[in-house]
Amino acid sequence: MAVAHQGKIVLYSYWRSSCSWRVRIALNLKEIPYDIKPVSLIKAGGEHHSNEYREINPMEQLPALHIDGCTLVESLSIMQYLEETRLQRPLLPSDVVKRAKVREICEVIVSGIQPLQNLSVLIHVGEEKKDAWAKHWITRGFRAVEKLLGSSAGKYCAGDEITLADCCLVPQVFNARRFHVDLRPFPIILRIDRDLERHPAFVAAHPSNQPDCPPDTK
Ligand SMILES: O=C(O)/C=C\C(=O)CC(=O)CC(=O)O
Repeated sequence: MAVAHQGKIVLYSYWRSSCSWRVRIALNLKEIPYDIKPVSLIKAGGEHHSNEYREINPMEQLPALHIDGCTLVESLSIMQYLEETRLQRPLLPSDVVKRAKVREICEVIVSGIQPLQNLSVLIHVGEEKKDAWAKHWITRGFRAVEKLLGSSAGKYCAGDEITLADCCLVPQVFNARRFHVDLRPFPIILRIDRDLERHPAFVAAHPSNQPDCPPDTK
């Protein structure tokens, strides 16, 4: 794992990490060029636990973004930084209530769903229980997301423009499918996910289009 070069934007990413995927979507939507530095969550017990990566992110999680001479961690704070420094293609609405609605949906996913079903938690829960555990927490969280979308959604999560909430939603839907969550009770989530499936920024960020995606998974 070589150290990132000064000046270049480098995303430490894993193809199937939903947190890396959120940031890839935001970078793509804003048309910010970046290099990917793959960090495997699987290889050798996880490269994110190496001494070298712990220096980059003391939480031993992905992603991390090297940008403007700093290294930033935590996907939502990275996306906020991009929003505050790269003003093209805003990912937060100008209306304050709509902005709060976007952040609400982001938080439900980023704090209320994904951390309960990430790899390290599932390892801790154990092989026997992990699938039912992940399914339970994603279903519970999606009930809340669907309800929130009932009042906030237009074409996308908050009105008719793509926002940070959409960057968080699409990777979480992928995880829901991975854990065989029944998505039929969530028609708004399904509609938004379907609408964004072919969007070029979302396609380019998809796990199957990542340099570290194993060839037999594509
Ligand atoms: O490829 C794998 O099997 C390992 C890791 C992941 O899925 C990533 C996660 O921990 C889930 C997530 O990012 O939401």
